[in-house]
Amino acid sequence: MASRKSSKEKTIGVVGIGSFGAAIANMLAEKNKVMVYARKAEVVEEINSAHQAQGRPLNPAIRATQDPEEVCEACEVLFFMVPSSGFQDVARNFAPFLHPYHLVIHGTKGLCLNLPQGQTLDTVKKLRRSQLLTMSEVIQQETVAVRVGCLAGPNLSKELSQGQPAATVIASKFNEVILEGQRLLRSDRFQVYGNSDIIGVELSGVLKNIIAIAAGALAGLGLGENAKGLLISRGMVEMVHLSNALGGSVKSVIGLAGIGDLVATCNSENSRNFTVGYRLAKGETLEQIQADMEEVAEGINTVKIIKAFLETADLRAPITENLYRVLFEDLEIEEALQFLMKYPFNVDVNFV
Ligand SMILES: NC(=O)C1=CN([C@@H]2O[C@H](COP(=O)(O)OP(=O)(O)OC[C@H]3O[C@@H](n4cnc5c(N)ncnc54)[C@H](O)[C@@H]3O)[C@@H](O)[C@H]2O)C=CC1
Ligand SMILES: O=C(CO)COP(=O)(O)O
Repeated sequence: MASRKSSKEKTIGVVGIGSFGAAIANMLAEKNKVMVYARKAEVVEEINSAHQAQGRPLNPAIRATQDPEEVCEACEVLFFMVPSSGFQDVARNFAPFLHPYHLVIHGTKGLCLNLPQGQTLDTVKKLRRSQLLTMSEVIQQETVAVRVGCLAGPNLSKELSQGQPAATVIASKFNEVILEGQRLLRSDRFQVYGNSDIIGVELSGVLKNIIAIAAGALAGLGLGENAKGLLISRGMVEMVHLSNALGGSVKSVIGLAGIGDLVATCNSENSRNFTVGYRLAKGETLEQIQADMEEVAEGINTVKIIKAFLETADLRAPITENLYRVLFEDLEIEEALQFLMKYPFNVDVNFV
């Protein structure tokens, strides 16, 4: 499909300017003009006048607007960087202004529900695959955008903002999306790999959040590196089986977006998901933790969604199932750990 503007004129859109959106907007602004969409007038004003978003410094060349039409008119390439909880609303707001020539890449590591109006996870309790959506599926369901991609990998936003070296995966069925993502983001501090298995890459980023919560809990209990190694390897096996059941390939889970991100988030106090597990193990309740966490920990909702999917799938996912009971049914973390230690996992690797 022919591009409407020469690359010199291109402005890149960033939709959502939280911690990851800000890090990516700054990286894009090194080589391109960037226009940010923020829903709140005060955030737009803060970006345009103080060159920061909720206190996070932004490249002074980045401009912001509250108008989705202006972003879609100015930008052919859009990076959607909002949490899954707001993703369907954002896609619907942008839908009237998106055209098949737009290229949309998202960085969201969560899932949405595809239920008839009026139904919720609490009412249905069980989910079939068709009732849950990755973000690329949301974009395709809500808009006419065709060339869709995702960005996933070990990308803790704090480290990216500090300019530390990192790498990511751009996944898409369309090679041109991968090439454009690489062209826009690649630098001497940021390597960008390509992958055509978009569902597998999205699911890798989504599912590792579950294991990151569990890793935080082990750290909070004061357990050592042997226990962490056990969790990460069993977590990876669980991710492989879940991803496979949901339509992703094994290869993506054992790549940068899977094992790479799993290692980064299971070891970092900068991970919100890790922090949730850590604080739970230190005795706080989920309600207390959520009440004072300003940023999203996608893994909490993902555990709920995957637990409901397990009700219809012929599959066991013991880490997810036990974490669900810890988060939502008052199972003590120590009891969950005992259960896992006694679980009859007797084959080390059963997926290759
Ligand atoms: N922070 C990180 O290190 C990384 C985050 N991610 C993923 O990126 C996504 C976003 O995460 P963060 O930026 O960290 O979250 P955040 O909580 O820091 O920011 C989310 C941003 O989205 C905006 N937003 C929420 N609902 C919106 C709506 N309906 N319309 C417009 N804007 C809306 C919020 O105002 C906020 O600016 C999550 O799915 C997360 O898993 C992925 C890789 C790294
Ligand atoms: O996905 C991330 C880094 O790759 C960020 O993880 P958290 O959402 O747990 O902070």
